[in-house]
Amino acid sequence: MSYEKELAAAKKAATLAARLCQKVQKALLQSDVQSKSDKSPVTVADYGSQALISFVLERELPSEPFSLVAEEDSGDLHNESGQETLKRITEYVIDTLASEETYDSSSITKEDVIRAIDSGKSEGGSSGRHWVLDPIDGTKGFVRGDQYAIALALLHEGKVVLGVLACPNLPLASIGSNHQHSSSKDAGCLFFATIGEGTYMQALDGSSPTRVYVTATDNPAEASFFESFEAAHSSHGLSSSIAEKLGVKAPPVRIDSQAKYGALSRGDGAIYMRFARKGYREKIWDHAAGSIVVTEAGGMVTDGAGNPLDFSKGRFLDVDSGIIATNQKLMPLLLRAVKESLNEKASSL
Ligand SMILES: Nc1ncnc2c1ncn2[C@@H]1O[C@H](COP(=O)(O)O)[C@@H](OP(=O)(O)O)[C@H]1O
Ligand SMILES: [Mg+2]
Ligand SMILES: [Mg+2]
Ligand SMILES: [Mg+2]
Repeated sequence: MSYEKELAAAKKAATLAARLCQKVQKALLQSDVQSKSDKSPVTVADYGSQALISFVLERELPSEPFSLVAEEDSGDLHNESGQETLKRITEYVIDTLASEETYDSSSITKEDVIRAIDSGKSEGGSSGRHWVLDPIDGTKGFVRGDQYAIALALLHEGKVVLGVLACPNLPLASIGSNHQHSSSKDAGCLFFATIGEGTYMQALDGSSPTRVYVTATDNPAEASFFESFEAAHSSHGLSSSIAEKLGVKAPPVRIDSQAKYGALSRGDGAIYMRFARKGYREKIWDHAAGSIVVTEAGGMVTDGAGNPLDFSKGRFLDVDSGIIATNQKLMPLLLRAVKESLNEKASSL
């Protein structure tokens, strides 16, 4: 099956959303950060990106039923303090869409924006098609001025068949631990993958796509690994004990968001490890786009026990002890090291 139309729409939506996010990040004031009830910072850009992507997908694919599983909902925008935020979100959406000549965005109202945000309430599941969206993945990185990603994927019969990752601050050149970080003017990557058709990267501001591949190395001594910047999201202690067992020499590369999957897909490093604290449930929008970007580049993404990720169970992604990604040669070694380290940890408790 071809997903050409869907891919074109997803790339357009993510690229426009990235533009909106970049504008907000530039103008980021303390007042742009609103506290959601779970205390994670949510910004004008999270909502704006979600609304904009919902608009673009619906307009570009009018003949398809539209189901969207997305992270944000408009709850916090309905109270009084949300009104100013909603006004600004609407302005950002109108302004960003105005750059697209084919859209008449001037008539978009605050109510349209609320509706677009709340179209993301779908539960997903194993039948039909569902878009899966993280409007800003790595909100903490976004607020810090670091890495973040707009992550959009399409599920078909419970499987991820398409993924797009826009990473506005990711350098076009490698960010592996052996590389110097280049200046931010050479940043802004768009990764995309369709099932069976490989993974490609292009510059967000337009360039022809090039096919990317995960690293071919089978030698852990020359492998480096990615993990969350935020220690609260993933145990840095566990990953370093696994890396040591494997014989990885390079220090971890810690960055926010699914930009890690993008970097892995083009071989910047060889391994990605994520071990959330016990009781934390992973969400499908945090991994759907990233996982297909890595698998179509020749890599593997599994949970810590080696099971494939199952995106067909609704909004949550239930995993057995973490999420890991690497190439096919290193995966057996990585799985063994994960198992040993988890056993040691369990017996030391
Ligand atoms: N305690 C926790 N453990 C694991 N992941 C968490 C977490 N709290 C938040 N997250 C998730 O981690 C994501 C960021 O990933 P990373 O750590 O790779 O940068 C967040 O996405 P959002 O920023 O979209 O909310 C959020 O969904
Ligand atoms: Mg969040
Ligand atoms: Mg996220
Ligand atoms: Mg998010």
